[in-house]
Amino acid sequence: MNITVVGAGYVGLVTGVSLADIGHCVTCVDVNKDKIAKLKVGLSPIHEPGLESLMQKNIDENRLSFTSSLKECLKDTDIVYIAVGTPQNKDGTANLSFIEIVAEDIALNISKDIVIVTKSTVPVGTNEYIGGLIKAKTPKDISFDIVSNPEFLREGSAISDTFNGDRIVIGAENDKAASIIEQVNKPFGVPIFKTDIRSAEMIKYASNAFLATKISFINEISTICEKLGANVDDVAKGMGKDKRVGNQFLNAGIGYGGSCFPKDTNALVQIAGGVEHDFNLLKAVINVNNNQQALLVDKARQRLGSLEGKRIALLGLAFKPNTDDMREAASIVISTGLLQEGSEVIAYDPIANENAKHVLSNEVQFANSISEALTEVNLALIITEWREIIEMDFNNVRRLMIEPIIIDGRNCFSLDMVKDKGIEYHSVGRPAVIGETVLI
Ligand SMILES: NC(=O)c1ccc[n+]([C@@H]2O[C@H](COP(=O)([O-])OP(=O)(O)OC[C@H]3O[C@@H](n4cnc5c(N)ncnc54)[C@H](O)[C@@H]3O)[C@@H](O)[C@H]2O)c1
Ligand SMILES: O=c1ccn([C@@H]2O[C@H](COP(=O)(O)OP(=O)(O)O[C@H]3O[C@H](CO)[C@@H](O)[C@H](O)[C@H]3O)[C@@H](O)[C@H]2O)c(=O)[nH]1
Repeated sequence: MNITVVGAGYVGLVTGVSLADIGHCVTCVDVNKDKIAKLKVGLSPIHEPGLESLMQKNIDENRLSFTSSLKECLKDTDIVYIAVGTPQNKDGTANLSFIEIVAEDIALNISKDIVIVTKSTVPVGTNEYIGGLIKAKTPKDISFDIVSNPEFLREGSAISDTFNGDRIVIGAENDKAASIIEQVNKPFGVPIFKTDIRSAEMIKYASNAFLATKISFINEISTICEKLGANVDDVAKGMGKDKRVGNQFLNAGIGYGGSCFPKDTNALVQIAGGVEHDFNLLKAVINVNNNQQALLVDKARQRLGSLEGKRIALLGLAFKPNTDDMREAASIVISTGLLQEGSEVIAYDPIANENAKHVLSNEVQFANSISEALTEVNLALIITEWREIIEMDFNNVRRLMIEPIIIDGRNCFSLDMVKDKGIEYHSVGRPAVIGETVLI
């Protein structure tokens, strides 16, 4: 099939590359000309494990190309995927302006029958809405179908998730369109779930909201564990042995960030509000997460007293490991909180330093290595569980820091692991360790 993917961001690029790899002829379109220029020479604008090499392979095999002209693509494409952003408006609703621009662009340039597939996360009813927008401007002799095909990949493991997903959801208004998109996806070998468009749109929001709920739930449990001397990691392990609970997404820590959970939970509260349902449970999930992101600043203050003039290292800045994405990263809230209290902040991320420089305050200092970040600091906060951070040398912690105190927002180490390292270690929902003593 000839496929056009509009929007070459985290989702669009991974989708385009993966569809090319299973044999389709794919063109990715983006309005960002710098991005297209990079992509044309085989360079990925984002850090995503395995993406660049798969992209190069498919460019070399003539199945993948890049352009900034959607009009050109529409001349001979069979399917158009929409994968542009749907960021959050100030009131929490999803901003559909990028989707509307693409819909208008398709309507003005459509020249043959096509299937339009929405990959972007959009509120229930949006596919019908954009279908209407396109229909109003499309010549009468041309027909199109709209399919909702929400995306479930995680950043940092996007390629692997695409080839090994739990399901592909296809929401269509007729069997013909559903079966075309089913055939397109068949080579992935991932189970396909077909439904109507509105249900497909809701599956995406409900899935993200449920996963966010698991995270806020375990974080609430972690706060209680900490007060009672229990270990939240063991509690989560014990809970997860029950298949009805499941053992995933029960990692306590400084909460969820990223480009999806924060905006999609807020959007779902607004979607519910739109039909006069007050989604109290989800509002509580969001509140818990907001508090959780600020937790390390409170813990730092409790440990050091005043934070004024204290030098504090942030280890890891991206919202999760294996990505350079800084959207809604906890490091933003934490660095702002520390600066407000008069601390000096020295930040380090193995990959996201450059992106972080555009997002964090210009008062934040950047280090080029863990050792540089730890030098002469009063305290180190672990924000992101990068492998390099999990494998850091505790000798450096003792040797370089003013006092070897770590507050770990991601529970990177078991308490046994840190017991003989000669450091003071605080984490989330677990007893502190000072030297060889676990403080229950
Ligand atoms: N990032 C994720 O992990 C993820 C996972 C699942 C679903 N989603 C959803 O997928 C959508 C895209 O997310 P993303 O993270 O890939 O966004 P992104 O910001 O990384 O990429 C969007 C791209 O669209 C381009 N664009 C904007 N308007 C355009 C236009 N008119 N024509 C062509 N290109 C245009 C932008 O330049 C940008 O490169 C969102 O709705 C998001 O909620 C994201
Ligand atoms: O037990 C956990 C699991 C995750 N997180 C945090 O939750 C956030 C999101 O992590 P993750 O879900 O792994 O990454 P995303 O790339 O944001 O992926 C989510 O959001 C995407 C966009 O909608 C969906 O496609 C994915 O299915 C969904 O997992 C990160 O800050 C994690 O640190 C926790 O705090 N505890």
